Amino acid sequence: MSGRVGEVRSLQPVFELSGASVHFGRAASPVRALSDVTMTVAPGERVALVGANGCGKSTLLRLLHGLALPTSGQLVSDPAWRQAMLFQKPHLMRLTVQANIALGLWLRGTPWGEAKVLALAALARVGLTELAQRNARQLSGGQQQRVAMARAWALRPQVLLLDEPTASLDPHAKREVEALIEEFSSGPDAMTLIFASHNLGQVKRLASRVIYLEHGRVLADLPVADFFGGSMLQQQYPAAHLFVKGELV
Ligand SMILES: Nc1ncnc2c1ncn2[C@@H]1O[C@H](COP(=O)(O)OP(=O)(O)OP(=O)(O)O)[C@@H](O)[C@H]1O
Repeated sequence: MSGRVGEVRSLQPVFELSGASVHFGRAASPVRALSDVTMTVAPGERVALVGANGCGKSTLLRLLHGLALPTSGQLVSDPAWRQAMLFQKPHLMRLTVQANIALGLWLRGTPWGEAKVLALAALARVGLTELAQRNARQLSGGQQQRVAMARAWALRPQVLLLDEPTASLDPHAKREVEALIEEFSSGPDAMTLIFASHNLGQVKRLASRVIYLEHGRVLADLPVADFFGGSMLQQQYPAAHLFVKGELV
């Protein structure tokens, strides 16, 4: 995995954040969701964001996706990279599954007839062709998340941002969604992956790099093997080590 990351390091970064902060609320007493975050994401990386509730993972993803603006500092991202974001709870409309996927394409300029055909191809990609005419809101949580994956895939993003994509799913549905994430971020057309997760097993399975946040700050940014390697984390990043130990008990 590290070889793959190494190979693409020479390419232009997908994201470059320098000294980025995001504050909410009144200037006099702001909520500091992110403080002075500097990081670069290279194409092909699979970055996991971990840390306790409220440490800033969602805000960081939203910032990278243009859903939040930096209060200070800078985000540089090449608009040529197409990106899509998935949330813990998929936002599907009260329409057929096929129409939900087609709508995403239509909103980006694809004619409706073509969008419906492409939607079927996307459904086939996630193994849900038989659900095309069902009302999307009546599906199980796992099926809805796979429909959301199909909707994202249909846009052919090179960058996929995921905010706790399996947190509300049962173990079986979790495995199915994880398998899709794994497929989307592997092979010659691998998407660059940035995902927030509280599931450290999932982080080990999917990530090449782990960023540990605490109170909006990046406290550790390591290759996955070093993050879970034990002694290095314990000695150099004690807060992250305590977090990992706490999550694994
Ligand atoms: N729109 C907002 N307005 C005000 N405060 C916000 C807003 N969004 C996030 N925050 C605050 O910013 C901090 C970081 O929140 P964020 O959702 O990014 O954390 P998180 O690590 O994703 O948490 P969780 O693991 O619970 O999802 C929290 O204190 C949160 O209350």
